[in-house]
Amino acid sequence: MHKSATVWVVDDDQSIRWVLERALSQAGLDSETFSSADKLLRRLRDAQPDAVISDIRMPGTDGLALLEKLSQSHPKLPVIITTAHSDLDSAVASYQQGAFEYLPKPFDIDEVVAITERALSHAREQLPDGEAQTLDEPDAEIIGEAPAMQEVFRAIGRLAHSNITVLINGESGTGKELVARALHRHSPRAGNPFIALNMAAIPRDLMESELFGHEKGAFTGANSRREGRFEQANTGTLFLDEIGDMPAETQTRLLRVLADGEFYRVGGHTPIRVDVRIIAATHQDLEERVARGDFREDLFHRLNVIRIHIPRLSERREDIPRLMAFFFRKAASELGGDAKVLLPETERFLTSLEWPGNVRQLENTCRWITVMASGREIHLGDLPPELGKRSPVAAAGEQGDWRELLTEWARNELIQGKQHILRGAVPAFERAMIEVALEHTQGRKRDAAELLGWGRNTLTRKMKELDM
Ligand SMILES: Nc1ncnc2c1ncn2[C@@H]1O[C@H](COP(=O)(O)OP(=O)(O)OP(=O)(O)O)[C@@H](O)[C@H]1O
Repeated sequence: MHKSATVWVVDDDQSIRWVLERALSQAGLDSETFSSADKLLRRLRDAQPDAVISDIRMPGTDGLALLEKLSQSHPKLPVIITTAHSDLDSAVASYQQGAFEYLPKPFDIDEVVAITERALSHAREQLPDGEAQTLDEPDAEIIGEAPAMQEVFRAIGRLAHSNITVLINGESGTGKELVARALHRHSPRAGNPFIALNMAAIPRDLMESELFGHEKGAFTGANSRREGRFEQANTGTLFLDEIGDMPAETQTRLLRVLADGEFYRVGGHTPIRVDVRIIAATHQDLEERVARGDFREDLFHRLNVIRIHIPRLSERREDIPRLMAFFFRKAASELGGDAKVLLPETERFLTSLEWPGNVRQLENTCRWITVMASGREIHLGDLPPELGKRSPVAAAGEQGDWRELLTEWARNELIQGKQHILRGAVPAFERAMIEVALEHTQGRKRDAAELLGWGRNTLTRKMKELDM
């Protein structure tokens, strides 16, 4: 179908040019490659491609500047941006300047080809160029190089021109509010209010007045008229956190407001019209709550237009070192002093933990360390005791070499002033080996002894000693 289509690839990395050229040619597409955007721009004087795939960081004109130029001179030409240094800003900037797609590296070659084909067939009906939004406020930084976070950035970028309702899912402390703020800041409502409200934090009987306001005398204690959050958020965004905790009556009212765009203050008789974008968030499984009858299905469908899932921190461990460095800088600037630095083994240990409280727990830990640790460099022994107690060996399967973790464990024990540490470690080691061997042989001792390299009697004796 696009046999005659030509794709131009610009990347200062020769191996990427080569890989893309090959993949495009296998897909039956012609390509030309350029090592810089300036070379591509020169070539543009006497030829024209059907699509462009461009890196962002390159010597000379960078990918975003190229994108801007192309979107002025060739508004219909689809441009796919790829980058190894992806962050929220470049994702948003790419989409705002009209990129067809934004792909963080390393990318999947088949995906690039599929997207290029899609770009070619969409070329004629490309999205109108939305006026690029000037954002005067810098972004509260969202750190995330993990693939799952890159998905989140892409979603924010893609939604940057819309006012659509978004439902954010993710465990507590994963950064749902931060993402909601970013959605607002990159929306057409950026200059208008962003109002955040946590349903779980408001007493049930005050919820309606909090959301919709009340008239003077509407109930005992209502001494004056009060605007609700909906009115405060007019023309802007209302972020409803922990929406799953909203009581049934309030759900019904909210649904009506979303359908009609108007409501009454508690005790009021004049309808109030508002224009509010809703972003809702929850850590709960709303489908399940709907199935159990705890959440209105019609409200769920109204909120669940676009869904963004934020992964738990343990699903993006690669981001932990950067997040911690960021929180140390932040804590240092709030509390004074130099930003703390983690020794490599401390960093490895912290990266291997589960972090049930997600990014919030990580941030609190950094603050704790900033206050409590005396030196600038952070040793294992400087960590909050409740973290130190967790065995890094437990994470050996997914993180690094167990010997390294064992070394760290031992060091940590000594730092904490423990003695005779082999007394606990050796039996624990033997027990683990025996358990695994027995598991492997479905409980057959003779075979397990063989696997371990012991005689059968030794195994029996050890098991008795270890009380197994
Ligand atoms: N990717 C990130 N980069 C930098 N800071 C982050 C990131 N994610 C979360 N944070 C910080 O962690 C803290 C918790 O984030 P946030 O309040 O957005 O979480 P939440 O999911 O809304 O939590 P809850 O559901 O408990 O309200 C905030 O201080 C936020 O700034």
